[in-house]
Amino acid sequence: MNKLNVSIIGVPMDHGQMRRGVDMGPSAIRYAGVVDRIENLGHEVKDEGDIQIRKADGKVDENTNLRNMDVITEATEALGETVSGVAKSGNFPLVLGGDHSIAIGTLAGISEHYENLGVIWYDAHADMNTSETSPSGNIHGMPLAASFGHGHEKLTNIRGYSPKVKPENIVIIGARSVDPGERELIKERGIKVFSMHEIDKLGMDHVMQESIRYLREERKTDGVHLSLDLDGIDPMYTPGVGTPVPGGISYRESHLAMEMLFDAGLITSAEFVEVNPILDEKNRTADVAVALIGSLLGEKLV
Ligand SMILES: NC(=[NH2+])NCCC[C@H](N)C(=O)O
Ligand SMILES: [Mn+2]
Ligand SMILES: [Mn+2]
Repeated sequence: MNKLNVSIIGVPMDHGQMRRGVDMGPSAIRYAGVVDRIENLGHEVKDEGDIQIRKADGKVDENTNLRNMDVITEATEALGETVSGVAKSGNFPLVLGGDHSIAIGTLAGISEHYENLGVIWYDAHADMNTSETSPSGNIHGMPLAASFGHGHEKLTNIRGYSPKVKPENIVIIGARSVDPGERELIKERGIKVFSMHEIDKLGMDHVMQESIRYLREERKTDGVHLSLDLDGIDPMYTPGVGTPVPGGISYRESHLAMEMLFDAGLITSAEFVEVNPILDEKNRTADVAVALIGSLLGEKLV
């Protein structure tokens, strides 16, 4: 097995939404033993510590309809710089959230190292709202749109370039709560989505085979980032998330997905987001995150 040098970057961010506590996600995932879990697989781990996050007032900017805009752009710039340095050194960036707004920074730091990056967005939501379509002004509902250059310039232009990824290089897995504006955008930009309907009908094995084939053979990506929102999984397994949606991906299906990604050797960076220990039961959601990180990095049942 290929030994990796994994760099862990914590992002204690909760300003992309309104439920406090998700800023403690990185601590909860570390407490659940993420470093040992990865080292036990024979990889090297370096914990790079946390990105500094300023306090925010929770206000929605009148002109942009973006809540906590300045604090989030500042933090995602800083995260982008750290992630870029990690990727440049040849290490595998593993980002721990924090709410999903941080993906804006992760992708800003990753994408400059690839010609044709692919993204797997494992999530109950499409996270493709913009200032215009967002019902809440919550930036954690916007990062995927921002990544392909759609949305307010403050979000699309982190690290001074846009887009970070081509819409046709994105695969969404697990969607079951998609807003009307997001639905239109999915059609318009030709984004590949395996919603819960397809997972139910085709099975996770087929969905992952097809996702891997699509990104590798059809799109010819030279790197793939996995952005995994713990609310993609059914809340019966991951109750510690701010926007739970019933009818999600099962625990075993999620492990299968991670195992198949490992076997394919497809993933070149990853982030695990939206773990909220305040809403959790005995750190179960962080435990699931760590178990899935294990499978993604090569853990086998026998
Ligand atoms: N990363 C997430 N959990 N996003 C939830 C987004 C919910 C909703 N679509 C919104 O835009 O406000
Ligand atoms: Mn989500
Ligand atoms: Mn999300």
